[in-house]
Formats: sequence, C-alpha cells, structure tokens
Amino acid sequence: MSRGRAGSSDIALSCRGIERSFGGLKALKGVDLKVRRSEIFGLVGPNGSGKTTMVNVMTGFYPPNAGQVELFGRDITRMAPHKVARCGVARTFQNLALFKGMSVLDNILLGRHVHMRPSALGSLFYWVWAEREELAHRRIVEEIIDFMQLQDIRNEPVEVIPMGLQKRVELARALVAEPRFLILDEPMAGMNQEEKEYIARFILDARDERDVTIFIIEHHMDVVTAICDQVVVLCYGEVIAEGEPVAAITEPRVVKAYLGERAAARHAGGVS
Ligand SMILES: Nc1ncnc2c1ncn2[C@@H]1O[C@H](COP(=O)(O)OP(=O)(O)OP(=O)(O)O)[C@@H](O)[C@H]1O
Repeated sequence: MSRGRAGSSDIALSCRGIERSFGGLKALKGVDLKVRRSEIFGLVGPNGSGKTTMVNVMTGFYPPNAGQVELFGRDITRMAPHKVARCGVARTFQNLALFKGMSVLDNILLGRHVHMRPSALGSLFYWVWAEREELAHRRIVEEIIDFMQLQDIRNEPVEVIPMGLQKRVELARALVAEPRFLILDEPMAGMNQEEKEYIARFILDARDERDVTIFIIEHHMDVVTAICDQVVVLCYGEVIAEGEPVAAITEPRVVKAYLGERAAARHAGGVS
C-alpha cells in the first residue's frame, strides 16, 4: 500500500514547525508532517498528546502560534475553516456531530452545503439553475448512500440507529462534500470488532475508488496497522516516531509513552 519517495507534487498536506499553546500549555511544539496524495495517514499518540489540536490547526479552527500548513501546494495557514473546506477538506469529529431530529438522508444532504453557493446571476435564473443544482446534489447523495450501504435506514431519524451506523452516516456526510482530503477523528470509537472491520473497509474503498487522501486519528492500533500507509506518533505535542505503522508504534519511545517506563521495560523483557 505504501508508495515510494515522494516529489513535492505527490504531497497532499505539508505541516512545518507547527506550534500552538493554550495559556502556558504548549500543546504542539514544532510538529512537522507530510501526507502523500492517496495515502491513508495515521496520527496516533496517548490522550492529550495534541492530535485533535493538530487537526484544528490544519482545518483553520485554531490558528497556529508558529508554523505553516500547505494543502496541495497552497498555503492555508490561518485560513478560515469554511475556506479550508472549499479547498477540498472534509472532516468527521471525535464526538458524533449529527443533527438529532433529522433523518439519515437529511443529515447526509447537509454535507453538500460546501457546494451550495447562491449568486446574483443564479438567483436571476433561479428556477432553471436551482433545479439543475438540486438534481446534481441529489445524484451525489444517492451515490454515497449506495456506496456506504445506507439504503435501508435512509429515512430513519438519526438518533434511533446504533452508534456504529451513526458513525457511518457521519462518514457519508463527509464524503458527499467530495473531498480531496478527508480527516477522520476516531471514526471507530465505541465500535465492536465487526463494526470496526466494516468501517475500515469503507475507508479503504473511499481512498481507492473516490481518490481521497485520508488522515485518520485512531486509538485502535490493530486498525492503524491494518489500513495506514504511514503514521506519526505524537507525545506531549512532539513527534516521537514516524514511518510505516508497525515499525513506528513498536519503537521503544512509543511503547514507553503508552505503557509507562516500568511496563515498557517489562514489555522489552527488561527488569521490572
Ligand atoms: N481549547 C483548549 N483550551 C485549553 N487547553 C486545550 C484546548 N484544547 C486542547 N487543550 C489541551 O491541549 C493538550 C492536547 O489536547 P488534544 O485534545 O489536542 O489531545 P489529543 O491527543 O487529541 O487527546 P485525546 O486522544 O484524548 O483526544 C491537552 O493537554 C489539552 O488539555
């Protein structure tokens, strides 16, 4: 799955020297990372290591105190979130962000908002254009409902379906935006093994069939090693390992960060 060394045109996202503080707390201390086009890139690390903050910097929610973010060669540092979205970035959230009281279909349709741009000329020819636009939105929504196998529950209120399916609806909503770069923040949180395998399949298919570069934050290391091409491991806002998943997450610094020093020594067969 992983690809050879990349030239600059193969780079989807490049972050250099990203720093971000909250008061006296340095959440990110000069983070560098590069994501190649069409890869599945994993960002991992213990709780509080700065993963969500990194994504918030990349998507414009938190401006960095220092550093630069480039997406497909364009500088998007400090760009507003809605403009980052228009550059082809879609995102799912750690905690489900679906609209209760609305159907699965309507929640997914909302993902098209990034492509809905009313204009003066558009208003003038409203009936013709609006109808044509509506059809185009419906077409992509139906395509994604099929792709994500959500036909049977399309009219259900979103709050009555199980958590695993809600996560799938959230992924569908992100995909109808037709992103070039998709960020998934813990897409498998709260899922059982079968649900995890199912969603992993959809993520791989989205990359392969819809030409999306995928950036995933995930705590389940079995998933990370199964689907990611490259990973970066953060700890206290610093990169402590990077590279191919199995090699990176078994580095002694990473084992120590997750398990603590004594447990890591036991893990390595050392003295407890
Ligand atoms: N808005 C904020 N205000 C103050 N501190 C924050 C804020 N957001 C994050 N932090 C702090 O920054 C550090 C990194 O948090 P972050 O949520 O990025 O970590 P994480 O790796 O995503 O953690 P988790 O795996 O638990 O989601 C933590 O110490 C956190 O308390």
